Amino acid sequence: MQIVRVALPVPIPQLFDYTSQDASEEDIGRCVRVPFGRGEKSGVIVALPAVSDVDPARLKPVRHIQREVSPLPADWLELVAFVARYYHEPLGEVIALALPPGLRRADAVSDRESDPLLDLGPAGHAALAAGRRVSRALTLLQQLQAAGVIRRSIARELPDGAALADAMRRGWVVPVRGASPATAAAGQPELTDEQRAAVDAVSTEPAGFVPWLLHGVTGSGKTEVYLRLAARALAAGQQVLMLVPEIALTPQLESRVAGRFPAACVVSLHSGLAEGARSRGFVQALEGRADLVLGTRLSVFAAMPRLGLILVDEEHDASYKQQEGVRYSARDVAVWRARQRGVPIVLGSATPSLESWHHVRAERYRGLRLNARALASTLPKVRRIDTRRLRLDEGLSPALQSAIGERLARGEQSLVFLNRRGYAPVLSCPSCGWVSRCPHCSANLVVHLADRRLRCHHCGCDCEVPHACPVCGNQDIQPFGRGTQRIEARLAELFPEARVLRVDRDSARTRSQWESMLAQIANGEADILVGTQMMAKGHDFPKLTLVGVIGADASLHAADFRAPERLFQQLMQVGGRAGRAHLPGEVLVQTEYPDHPLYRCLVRHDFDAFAESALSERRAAGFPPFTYQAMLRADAPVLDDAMQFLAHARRLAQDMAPAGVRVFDAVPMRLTRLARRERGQLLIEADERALLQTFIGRWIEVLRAQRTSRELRWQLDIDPLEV
Ligand SMILES: Nc1ncnc2c1ncn2[C@@H]1O[C@H](COP(=O)(O)OP(=O)(O)OP(=O)(O)O)[C@@H](O)[C@H]1O
Ligand SMILES: [Zn+2]
Repeated sequence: MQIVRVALPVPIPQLFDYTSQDASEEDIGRCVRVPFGRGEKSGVIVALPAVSDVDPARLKPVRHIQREVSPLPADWLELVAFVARYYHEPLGEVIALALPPGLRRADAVSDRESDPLLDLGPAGHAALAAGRRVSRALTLLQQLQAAGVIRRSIARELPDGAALADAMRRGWVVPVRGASPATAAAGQPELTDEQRAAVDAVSTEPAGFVPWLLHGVTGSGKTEVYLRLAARALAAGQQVLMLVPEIALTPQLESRVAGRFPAACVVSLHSGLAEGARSRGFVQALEGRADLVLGTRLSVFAAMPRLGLILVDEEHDASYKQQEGVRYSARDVAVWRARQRGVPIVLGSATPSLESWHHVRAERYRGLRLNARALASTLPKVRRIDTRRLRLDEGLSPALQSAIGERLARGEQSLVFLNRRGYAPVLSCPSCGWVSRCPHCSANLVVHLADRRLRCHHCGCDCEVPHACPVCGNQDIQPFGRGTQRIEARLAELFPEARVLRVDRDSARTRSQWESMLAQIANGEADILVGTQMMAKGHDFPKLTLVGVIGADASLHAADFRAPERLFQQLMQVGGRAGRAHLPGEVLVQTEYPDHPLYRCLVRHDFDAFAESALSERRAAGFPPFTYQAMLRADAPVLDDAMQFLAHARRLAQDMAPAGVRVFDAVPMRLTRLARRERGQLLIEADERALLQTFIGRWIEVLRAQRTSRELRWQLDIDPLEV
């Protein structure tokens, strides 16, 4: 009888012992199903201890060990243990997060999806030589001949890919073995000098952990640098992990990567996948069959035995930080992982996080710069439109309107950027002052005229737009302020001949809607785009030459100390969509604060000046990256309960905190009420990470042991993004 120690997803930091008839060392790292309470839970075997603290007679046997797939390797167990330690979460919870649900339940993983490598067989060559009558299969054959060895999934995407089954049935195309995954498709561009220098710098470095920050202006071709580095790693027989902020936002990248390495096994991992596909992708990575894993933050947990390179695209993006459950930062975990595995990691961005930029300054990271665009001869020209004395038409200045008109006349595309979806942020009654408040949140209900709903953007609740004021009966209630729908409507009136396309989370709800919109834009089937931050990221539309920014001032005076950084990144990113190919780009920023230093830096494309001044402000104010923070948040149906718990936690912290750890006052959160729960927070800060970590570990242990009312929930957020 063997004792097995299992990490289970339960909210206490404890491991559980069971027995097994036949478990051996080989089972460490395997998924297992065990009885738990009156039910069953699944977890991972982390050790085979000789003795248990529990009386062996009381240990229950495990139900099922998943032995069809390889066990999770030791370095993976070390990784999740680190995350559990650093974010102060139970190991079992971290494991539950890191594993695809199907695998975790120790379900059988469906047999590998066969996506074989294909090539022309002798019959195919003969068919080409025979000069047969032109058919789709024959045209496909020509395309395949040009492409070389190729995965079936990619061959299907070729212009005549529909004829693939036919060509295979005839034996023209056959599965092959042994093509190098690094084989690049034809037609890769000549690198620019700067790209070449970046690739060379990384490649000539001796093997081992090096963190690089690839700081390249928008349109400088960072993707090409990633692809070349990936090719080198693949050629060396290594696996590549490539993280992207939101896979729904980057179908272009996915097809670009898969298209570049037709013979490689490219696996996508993100939460949008069906369970089976996610388990399969994870197992392919785990067993070393996947060559390149492309995914969102959770793919940082993909087990990869041959890992040789990590790439993090748009490393500044806030979506790398999980905002619920285990609040980990995939970028930070990726850096830890690169160090653990002794491999290089390249963090790339046109607008790096101030943390990463600071690391380069402090020589903890190595800097790579791309200062010129790859295709376009220049960066777009950025102009401020001083709106203080202008009459705006639904928020649109005359200058912006005429700039759009010029683009229309030239057959180019414009983007009006406004980071607020819906028609108007609130509905109000001018006679009694009623405003549409969310019944569950301290927020307003947003007017959505497209489907005549009032909707809360925080809790999602919605109701019909009333015909009259619910308080005084006044029929003349007004939408107040502006969102993308309103701008879209006005642009359609101003430019009746133009095709106006709104791109936000309401219009692109599903991945296929989103993809078809991207295709529509790329094919020039839209003239004027109205978009939120969805449009700001990573896109490359050669005909887009004008970006108009409206409503940016609202973020200028936000309370969060990270707000200026976020605004600057967003404006630089969205402006960077203009003029990326051969047509010159222009960015018009409407503002009432044209002399604000942030806009001055933006006009000069001077990220360094912005970063420098923002960092010196942070240093003076004692904010990260010069200090380290942790946030305790609590929520309950009644604010008092949340605040009392925090006050108690604060007293405990003050008693326990060593010198150098600062405990702030507990305060209600800015959005105090969310989905019927009242929320408060308590900030802890220290000048050294280790000091903070040790203290939090002890403090949390005491907090966990406290009895709290059932209604109260609390969570810890290490390195919080929102303060
Ligand atoms: N060496 C090159 N030669 C020709 N074209 C290139 C080269 N490198 C990149 N490009 C093209 O330049 C454009 C911009 O490249 P890419 O989208 O990778 O930029 P980026 O650095 O990721 O920009 P952003 O940060 O704005 O997303 C793309 O159309 C790409 O195909
Ligand atoms: Zn709400």
